[in-house]
Amino acid sequence: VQGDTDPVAYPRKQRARAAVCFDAALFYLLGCGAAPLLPVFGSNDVAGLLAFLWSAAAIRWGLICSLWLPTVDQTSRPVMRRWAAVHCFLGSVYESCRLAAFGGPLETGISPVGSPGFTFLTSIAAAAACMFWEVAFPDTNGEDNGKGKKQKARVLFMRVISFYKPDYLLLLGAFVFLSLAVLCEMFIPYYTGKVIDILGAQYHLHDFLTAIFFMGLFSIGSSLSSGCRGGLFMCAINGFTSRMKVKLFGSLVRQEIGFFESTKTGDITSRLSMDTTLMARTVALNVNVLLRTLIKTLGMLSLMFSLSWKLTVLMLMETPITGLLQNIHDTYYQRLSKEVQDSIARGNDAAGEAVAGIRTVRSFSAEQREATRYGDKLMDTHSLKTRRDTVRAVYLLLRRLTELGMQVAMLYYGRRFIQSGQMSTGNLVSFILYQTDLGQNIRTLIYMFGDMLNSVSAAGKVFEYLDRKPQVSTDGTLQPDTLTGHVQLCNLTFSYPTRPDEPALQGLSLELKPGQVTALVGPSGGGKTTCVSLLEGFYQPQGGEILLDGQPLHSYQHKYLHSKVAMVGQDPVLFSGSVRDNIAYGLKDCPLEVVQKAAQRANAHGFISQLEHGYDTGTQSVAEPGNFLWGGQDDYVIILGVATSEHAIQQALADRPSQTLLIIAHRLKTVERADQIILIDKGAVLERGTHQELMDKRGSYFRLREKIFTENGEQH
Ligand SMILES: Nc1ncnc2c1ncn2[C@@H]1O[C@H](COP(=O)(O)OP(=O)(O)OP(=O)(O)O)[C@@H](O)[C@H]1O
Repeated sequence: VQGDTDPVAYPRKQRARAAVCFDAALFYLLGCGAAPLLPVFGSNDVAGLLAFLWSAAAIRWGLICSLWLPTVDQTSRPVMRRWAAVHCFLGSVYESCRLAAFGGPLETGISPVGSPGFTFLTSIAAAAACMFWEVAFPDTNGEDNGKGKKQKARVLFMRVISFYKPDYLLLLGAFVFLSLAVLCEMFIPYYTGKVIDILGAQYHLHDFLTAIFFMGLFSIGSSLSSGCRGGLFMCAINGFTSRMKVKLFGSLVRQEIGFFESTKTGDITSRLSMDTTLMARTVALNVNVLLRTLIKTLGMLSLMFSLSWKLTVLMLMETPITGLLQNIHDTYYQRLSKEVQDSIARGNDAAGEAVAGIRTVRSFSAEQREATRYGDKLMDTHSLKTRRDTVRAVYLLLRRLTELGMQVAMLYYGRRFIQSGQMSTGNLVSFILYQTDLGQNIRTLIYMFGDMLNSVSAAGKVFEYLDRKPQVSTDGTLQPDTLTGHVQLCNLTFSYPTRPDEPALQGLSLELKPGQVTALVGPSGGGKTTCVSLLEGFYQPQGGEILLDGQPLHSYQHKYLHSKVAMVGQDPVLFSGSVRDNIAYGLKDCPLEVVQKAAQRANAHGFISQLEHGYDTGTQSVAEPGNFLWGGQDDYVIILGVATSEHAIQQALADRPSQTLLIIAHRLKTVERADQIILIDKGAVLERGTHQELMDKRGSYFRLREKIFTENGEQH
């Protein structure tokens, strides 16, 4: 176990050797050495012999556990414990089954458990069984261990079930029909066998008609129940999916803006469309198939047991082999399939790059090189596909061989049992029909188990977004009746979540007073838009705070805040719906007069009135959005973006003398009249004052004015 130089290793090694020697000695005793002991029990005394075998196995197991297991390192100890148990008890289990199945005295008088050949065989069988167990149900330590994953999957599964609450009745109905369908399906082969028996033995019309009647009844019952089951499950899935989508969408739109910048749109839409559907399958489809198959398998097993328990035991021996084969195949096949997909993607990338950069390819005369590169990628894909398909072919071959072997064994023993009168020909036919179905069922069970884990992991992804708490809180409660609109940005430090190492604002402070017009100016990338985004509560600054009337911005109620702080963006967005809906966006039951008034203020009333359906015109027929999203009467703080029309700015200046106005402007004409101009560059305030003051100062504003301002508002 450890190196020879290790002082602890020596006694451990000795103990291991002692255990192996003891085990071998006991084996010898059980074999040749046990011969003189057997008369004690009598060669016909089955119970005595079994008692002897089981106690000897228990002693062996106890000795191995106490002497050898402590010498094994911690990680492999559980595996070794399982192996030791199988290794010691397999012989006794075999002998007990053999005696139960065939009965009678031992053929040789000596238990074959002790023979060297049998010892070797049990050791190999024990090792194979342990290997199967380890592959099928890994038991590793660490964070991501199989147990942890399974437990997590269980929790997720229970959560998915809890979301199915409104559909409980549908599900209940579906499960009732599922059980009915399975029960009916199960009896069809049974009656097929009966019909064969009736045809083969003395023919009684009554018996024949009864069997045919039941066959028909069960067939119709199974078809009807299957249809109802499928329909009810589909209804439940559809209901669940739409509920889940609404819930998830509700949670997504509450997330902070940074979340949308750092998460790919594709990820969000695939959560919404694909993962919600996949997770709905977890219960309604996977559990449906899983339960159906499980009930069917158990029912079939019990029917097969009643037909011939010996043949059933023989047939069950195939199960671990099939399971092991499928598990090994699935592991390799999935890994290779993923590699194939990656390889195809690499090939597509290579082709895409060459096409996109065709001018570069041409100018470097690299056409042949690109063709070879693409060819190499295709060859990689080809060889991966060959490997994947070989794995599949070998698996299918081995599976077929196992099935065939089992069928041959079944027919051989079936014939023997028919000869000895233990079963009828019809029973054998029923049994073989069940057996064919059972193999398929077991494969479905294994596949569905994997598929269910997949859909549970999709549920995990959906819940991750559903449970996500927005980093910018919208839980504020303040809703004062009056607001003066006094805004203070105090020592703000901020970096965008997508660029955490590049500060957009560095210790920026400014004040917006009620009734004053403040203009933010500065070179492109200086931080003007960032200030506005923070003022709108889109992001949470990393340092400093924003106060509105002396209270932190985030302590105001979300809806209240956005009804008091209005922004006219650079690019007004039109949502699908009518012009009226868009003007009243965010307002509940807004009367037409208010909408018209807002449009008049924004100088859009004339243009809208000329449209075919006036305010009810769909936005798809509006070519020019204009600035009519702004026009509320309630606003205390109004932010006007760069593209705001001069008219709107003039109107705002004239109409709202007591309100706080913040303008981001590139027109000198607009800025000149502001009560305060703040020059921002590299995320900090460089200068502040009126236009005249700043010009007189002959500082940065004076120097940068040509860079900042243009005649038509466009930036250089
Ligand atoms: N969403 C964003 N994600 C990451 N970085 C951003 C984002 N928006 C702006 N920035 C960066 O933050 C800095 C400040 O940008 P900001 O848009 O506030 O400047 P600006 O003065 O408004 O410029 P402009 O007049 O061109 O709009 C720039 O370096 C910019 O690249």
